[in-house]
Amino acid sequence: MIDMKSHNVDLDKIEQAVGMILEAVGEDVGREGLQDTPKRVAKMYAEVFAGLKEDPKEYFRTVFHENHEELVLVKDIPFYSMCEHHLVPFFGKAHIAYIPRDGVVTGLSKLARAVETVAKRPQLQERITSTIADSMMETLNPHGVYVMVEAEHMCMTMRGIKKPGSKTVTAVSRGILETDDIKRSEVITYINMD
Ligand SMILES: Nc1nc2c(ncn2[C@@H]2O[C@H](COP(=O)(O)OP(=O)(O)OP(=O)(O)O)[C@@H](O)[C@H]2O)c(=O)[nH]1
Ligand SMILES: [Zn+2]
Repeated sequence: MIDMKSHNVDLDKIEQAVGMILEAVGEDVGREGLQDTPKRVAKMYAEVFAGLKEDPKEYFRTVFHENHEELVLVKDIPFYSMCEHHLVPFFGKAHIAYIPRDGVVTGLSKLARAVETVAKRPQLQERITSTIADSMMETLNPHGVYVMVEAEHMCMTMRGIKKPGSKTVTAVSRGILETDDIKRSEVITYINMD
């Protein structure tokens, strides 16, 4: 359940705007099926953009101390986002790996929560990838981070160039996972394993 007030979304303004778009495309905004559409779309935007006022770094304040300075990988984290150029969805999976330092590990679910927060904004896939990696580097101070995101962009499938099935992969490495090729390939091997 989302608290619409907490992130200051102006539902009335979205509602008006959606009514205007429907009018502009030649729809009869008074017809039965469309009567509540502007209101519904406003609620939907509040939900899909709920991450705008959240800071993914907050999640990484939950830490535990465990003597593990080896790889941690959470893979196949599903996400849905909205492309900032066309405001249509792009969606796929994120894979997040890090190597803790000084025994500082975060809760596994926090990695998935960070993906949610960052995805629920008008976005670029590249920015989702780097924001997650940089938030982890800043808060957990790990030896290294590797984030890979794979997604299908509706703006490339249902419109424009129309290439359904095409996938975009973005990857960001930081720290030792940027400098140590062997460790980074190990992570990529685990990501590619079923
Ligand atoms: N780098 C990047 N580009 C994206 C992303 N999502 C959508 N795009 C691209 O943003 C670009 C916008 O290009 P424009 O030429 O300004 O817009 P357009 O005329 O609608 O472009 P077409 O999609 O080619 O029809 C397109 O090439 C999209 O494929 C993303 O996450 N990252
Ligand atoms: Zn787009």
